[in-house]
Amino acid sequence: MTQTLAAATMAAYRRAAGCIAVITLTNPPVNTLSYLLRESFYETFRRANADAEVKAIVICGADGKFCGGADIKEFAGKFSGPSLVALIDDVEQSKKPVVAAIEGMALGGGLELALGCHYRIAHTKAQVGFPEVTLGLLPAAGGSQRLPRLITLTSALELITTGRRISAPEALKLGIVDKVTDKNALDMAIDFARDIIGKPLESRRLSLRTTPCPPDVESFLDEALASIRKHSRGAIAPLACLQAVRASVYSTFDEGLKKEQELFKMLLTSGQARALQYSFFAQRATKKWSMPSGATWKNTSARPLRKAAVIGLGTMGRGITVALIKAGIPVIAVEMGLKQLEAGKTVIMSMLEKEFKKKQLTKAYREMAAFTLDLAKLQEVDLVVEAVFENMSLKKQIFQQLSSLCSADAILCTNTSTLDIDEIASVTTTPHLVVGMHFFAPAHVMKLLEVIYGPRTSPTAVATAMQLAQQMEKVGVVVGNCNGFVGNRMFKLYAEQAYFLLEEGAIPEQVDQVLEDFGFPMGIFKVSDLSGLDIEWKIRQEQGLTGPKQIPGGSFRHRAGGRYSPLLDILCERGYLGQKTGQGWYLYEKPGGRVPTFNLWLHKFLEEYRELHGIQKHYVGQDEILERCLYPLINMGFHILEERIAASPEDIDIIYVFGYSWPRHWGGPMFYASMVGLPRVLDKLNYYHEIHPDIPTLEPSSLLKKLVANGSPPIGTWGAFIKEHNSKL
Ligand SMILES: CCCCCCCCCCCCC[C@H](O)CC(=O)SCCNC(=O)CCNC(=O)[C@H](O)C(C)(C)COP(=O)(O)OP(=O)(O)OC[C@H]1O[C@@H](n2cnc3c(N)ncnc32)[C@H](O)[C@@H]1OP(=O)(O)O
Repeated sequence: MTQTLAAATMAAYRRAAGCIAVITLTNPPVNTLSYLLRESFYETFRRANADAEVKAIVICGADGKFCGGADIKEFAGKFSGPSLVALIDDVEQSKKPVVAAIEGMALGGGLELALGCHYRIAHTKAQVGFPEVTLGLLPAAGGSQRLPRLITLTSALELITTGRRISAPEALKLGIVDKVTDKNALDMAIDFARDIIGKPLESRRLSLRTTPCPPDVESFLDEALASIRKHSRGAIAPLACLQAVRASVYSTFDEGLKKEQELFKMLLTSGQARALQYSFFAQRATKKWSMPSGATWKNTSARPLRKAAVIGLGTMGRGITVALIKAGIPVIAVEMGLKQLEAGKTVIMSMLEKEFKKKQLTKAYREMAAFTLDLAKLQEVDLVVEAVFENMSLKKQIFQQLSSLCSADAILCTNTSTLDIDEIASVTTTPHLVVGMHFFAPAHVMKLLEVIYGPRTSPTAVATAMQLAQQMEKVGVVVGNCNGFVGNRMFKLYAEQAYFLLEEGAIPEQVDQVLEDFGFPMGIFKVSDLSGLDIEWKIRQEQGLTGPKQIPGGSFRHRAGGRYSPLLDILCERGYLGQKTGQGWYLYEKPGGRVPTFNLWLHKFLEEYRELHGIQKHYVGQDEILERCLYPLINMGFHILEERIAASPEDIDIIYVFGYSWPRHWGGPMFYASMVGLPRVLDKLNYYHEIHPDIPTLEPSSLLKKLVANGSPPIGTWGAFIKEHNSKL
């Protein structure tokens, strides 16, 4: 294995046009600058430099990909082998012109290597960027020092602090690359290299330049700092990136490099970098799905999708239609009444128009939507996404119809956030082709898609849904069937604790502030106001939870076997539904207003409510808010792993990062638990459960207890414990 890898990984050397040395970075799949590649590059570059017949050098990447940067996996170990900083310095100092031929991508260390070259030629479709900040790092092979010396400070700062990847044409405009071609970039680079033999190189060595600055650079940098602080949601890497760029302004190149290294070391050892790198690999791991039956992404093929249908053109159906069309799949959009059909059509066409402008899609995209009331048209499609209200009997009625109308091998998907997939499948003649697809609103924007299999769902249906997720540029995560699946089942506990905290003495502002300080873009009460309190109210109604009379054996504050907070129901009954009515947990300037302000009525009401129900108010501190909101959610994550509803902690974490705005620099709830320490999570759950025995969800899960009893193993090894745990169930 090592031998095969070693053979595949190298900086291959060849000669072109007589006097040009071509060095091809070869390390599949994305030519990362791993230890082996750096070693090989060091030798090969020396050879090219030493060969008197070689007059210029071209560096390219194998398989149409220049370089994906440093090998992220190496960041977890010791650094050894030739340093990338020194290799790039060798390239820049070379007396022979060095040209980078960029195809595919030049990212991170890959772009740093290209910046060390004297010229850069890129293919039109290539992408360049410094994504290090998204991994909790900064460009640390001279990138933070060379880029600001090459382009404007504003652009360099933006690219380095956000990690935004740009196309070759944009890179040309900014001055990062010298030429762009839609032909073969390597051929062009070889020709170009031949033409510049013997020309002076001094001005092409970026380390010799000074950073061009705007007139009032100090206030420019201060403003940049304030803006980063405001938007980074507690992430430290963007601030370190700014400090490094700042050094490029005020220090010599060598001093700047030293600063860059210092900051890199600080970041590399931070929990945030670990979390972000974990998240990078976790996202890719979700593609490698598996089902308890043994079916996996490897042994299952997806069906080709030529045409799809969407049933129900409400908010979700509209977004799903647009997402499908953006993915290049023609859609038959179906409604039951003419009025709804026309309304849906108008909005969808205008959404497509916007997408068309934004993404410069071709006109054909707008012609890919057909609108009909005629269900017979469903015969033509390979896949249907039903997106009607979250109501079981309505969904069953539709699936019964689908069963007789669609072709026998059509994949039947239901867009649901909570309902039982198997019950829906039970009314069809093809339950193996029924699969859940939980889209997040707005469906054409949000990246997450929970793909839910029921006990009878076939691996083919899952594979097809996952392929569709990829086609729509979404992150698909395969999960099992249970109420709320993974995301909402956990979220319910987060929300529930927030309501309990209000009952016990907290106020919405306080809870939201703690959650926003943690890194959520919005606290739970602001989110609730934004989406509308009635969404949760309807779910509660569906579950028969609202109104004390409906609860046999229950009381006002105790339902379904545990403590229940009716606060949300009371607000809804009074018509306080959030932003849309101008009042919810906060007050808004008008119905539809967006700026939350202090809701005096709610505060008075909470006081009266506590008095009425004899609730002893207590001081709720920041730690309690965070622990009470997050730990029960995490605890439910352990239950979900135990039950094999999620195949791995990585899957849960990706659902939370992409669907619920969990701050990426905290990895996701399960990774966060491992960072905080499982014993601490367990102790705190025990502590709160002891104080609140009427909240059963505070009782620690047996998997959590087991992991702690086994010395809290690293998250990557939990799988073994879960397997063992399940085999003893
Ligand atoms: C403690 C004191 C130490 C002091 C030492 C000081 C030394 C300083 C030296 C530091 C030098 C730093 C250099 C540099 O600044 C840092 C970096 O370069 S960080 C890396 C930057 N690059 C990226 O972030 C790119 C990440 N990759 C991608 O965005 C995409 O993978 C892609 C390249 C656009 C390709 O996309 P796709 O085609 O869709 O393919 P996948 O994403 O599915 O990837 C395929 C496969 O490859 C794996 N992979 C991709 N990139 C990397 C990588 N950079 N490192 C490792 N592995 C990578 C990916 O995981 C997939 O693997 P699979 O799932 O198939 O197993």
